[in-house]
Amino acid sequence: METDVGVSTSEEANGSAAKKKPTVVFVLGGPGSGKGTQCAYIVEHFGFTHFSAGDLLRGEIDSGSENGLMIKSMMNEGKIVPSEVTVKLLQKAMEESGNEKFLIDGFPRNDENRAAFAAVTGIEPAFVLFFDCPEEEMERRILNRNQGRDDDNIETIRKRFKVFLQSSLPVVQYYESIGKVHKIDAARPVEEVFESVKAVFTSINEKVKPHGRVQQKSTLLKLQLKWKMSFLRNGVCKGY
Ligand SMILES: Nc1ncnc2c1ncn2[C@@H]1O[C@H](COP(=O)(O)OP(=O)(O)O)[C@@H](O)[C@H]1O
Ligand SMILES: Nc1ccn([C@@H]2O[C@H](COP(=O)(O)OP(=O)(O)O)[C@@H](O)[C@H]2O)c(=O)n1
Ligand SMILES: [Mg+2]
Repeated sequence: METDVGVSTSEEANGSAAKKKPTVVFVLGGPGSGKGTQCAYIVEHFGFTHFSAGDLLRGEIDSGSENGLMIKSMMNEGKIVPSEVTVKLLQKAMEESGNEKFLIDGFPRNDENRAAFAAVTGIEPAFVLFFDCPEEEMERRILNRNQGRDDDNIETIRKRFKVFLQSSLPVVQYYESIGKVHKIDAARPVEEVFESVKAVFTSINEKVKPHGRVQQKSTLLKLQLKWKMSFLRNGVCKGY
């Protein structure tokens, strides 16, 4: 099933054609909170394209790019890669996707990430999903993840938790202060977490697609036209 979540529009500089701006939802949460897992479900149900900043960075390492070694050593230390690199990868991925609705997972991880994305793309997120999960649970999940990731070892995990508290949580708090965060209790089983996630996307759909209002408006216009036509016809017939 694919359900729509509204796409924001903005007037182009010349004010003529309305250009569609992509809808972006940032998916945040500590390492192991379940961001990737839930994004896969959201894609299935709501027609988004999912980009994980971490996956894009790992792809860059694998491609043998000139930034590969730098990215690899930063990831192994649990550090946040310079925004210039990550934003470029995200922008390219969005441009090439052909979609207009994106889930961006694991980004922004610090304020520099947040500001760079806004400056480069001109896009602000429609909203932010925040997966709230206790550290012990996240640690357990990562240690059982078995994806062969170099940074899924206890030493790096602890460093990533520290970076999350120091640099990433303040970004969540910033979005909270402007009313954009939907906080989800992520410590429950996958299906239960997704029920909450689904409720968020469904309620946003209802807000951005006010069938009632849009239809009422067009119905009203049609009625006005009908009255005018009938007035003209009657007027003409009656020789006014
Ligand atoms: N709600 C959940 N309960 C138990 N395990 C989960 C849950 N969500 C995800 N997992 C598992 O935990 C690990 C981390 O999930 P993942 O989606 O990769 O998290 P993140 O992208 O936030 O690091 C994976 O092995 C995943 O299968
Ligand atoms: N915006 C981002 C996202 C990830 N990363 C790096 O990639 C690592 C893994 O990110 P990830 O999102 O795949 O990790 P999880 O939260 O999914 O466990 C991070 O610890 C950072 O080193 C980054 O530098 N900047
Ligand atoms: Mg992930």
